[in-house]
Amino acid sequence: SGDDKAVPRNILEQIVWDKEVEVSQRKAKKPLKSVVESSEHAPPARDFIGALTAAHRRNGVPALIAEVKKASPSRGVLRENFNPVEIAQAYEKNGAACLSILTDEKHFQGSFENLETVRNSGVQCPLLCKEFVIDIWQIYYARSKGADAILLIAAVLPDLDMKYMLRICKNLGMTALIEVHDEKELDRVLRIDGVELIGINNRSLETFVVDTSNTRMLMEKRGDIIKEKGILVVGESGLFTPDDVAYVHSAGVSAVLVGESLIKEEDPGRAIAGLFGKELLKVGAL
Ligand SMILES: O=C(O)c1ccccc1NCC(=O)[C@H](O)[C@H](O)COP(=O)(O)O
Repeated sequence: SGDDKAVPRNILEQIVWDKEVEVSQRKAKKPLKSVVESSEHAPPARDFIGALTAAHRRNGVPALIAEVKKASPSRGVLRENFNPVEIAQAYEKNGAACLSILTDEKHFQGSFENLETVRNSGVQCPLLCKEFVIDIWQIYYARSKGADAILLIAAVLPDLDMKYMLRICKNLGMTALIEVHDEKELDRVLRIDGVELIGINNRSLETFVVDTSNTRMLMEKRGDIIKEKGILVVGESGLFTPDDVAYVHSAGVSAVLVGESLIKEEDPGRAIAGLFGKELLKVGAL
């Protein structure tokens, strides 16, 4: 045909292709053996699921995983004046149970330095490394920078990789948040042993379409088996109002992952009470 240059079919494919290049460059600088060693010297991982369960019980609304995200492919720059530590501290002070730190540089303007500085800033909330994982190297690297949990995306990883990565997370004491978007992905994940935390993304990572009824629809179909297995569910993306939060809560989620609606506000910490319609109690509160 003459034109045989490969072109990504969608943004997720673009991100994954870019990630292949990035990870191979990082591995050349710091081989797996060395990053495994660094992960062994990190302070122990904190209990991500325990923090979510306690916050859900404490507040009677889904536990908040507040996302520290400067930019995204669908929305561009969300916040010009971006200080990850200030934002993380404000989220914690206002009742976030856990934090999600974007580490992808190219598409989200995040970094592993952000993860590390938040971890070293005195913030106590468990931290999710929000990364596009394609290689076990990234899991050890995240742990070495202080991550307590890591995202594994079903649309990116075949079952065999998912199972292997889950075992590595367990060995490191980390939680894996397994993200699905549709019924096919959810069914694949529900067949894997040892899954404890599933995120239902309301955003298609291929088309960017956000629809909160996705969480409800998947919970209606598979809520029983999810409950039977004792899996905790996180509702992800597109949550802007107390009604949105109540809607996914009634669908059966115990936690929500929220980025845009908080980070775009002048005062992201105070925006939490606006999102839930009430102030959230912090860890240690009665
Ligand atoms: O947000 C994007 O544009 C995006 C594009 C491609 C892959 C992932 C993407 N976002 C990751 C997320 O799912 C969200 O950051 C997260 O769920 C929070 O969503 P929101 O509250 O809508 O910012």
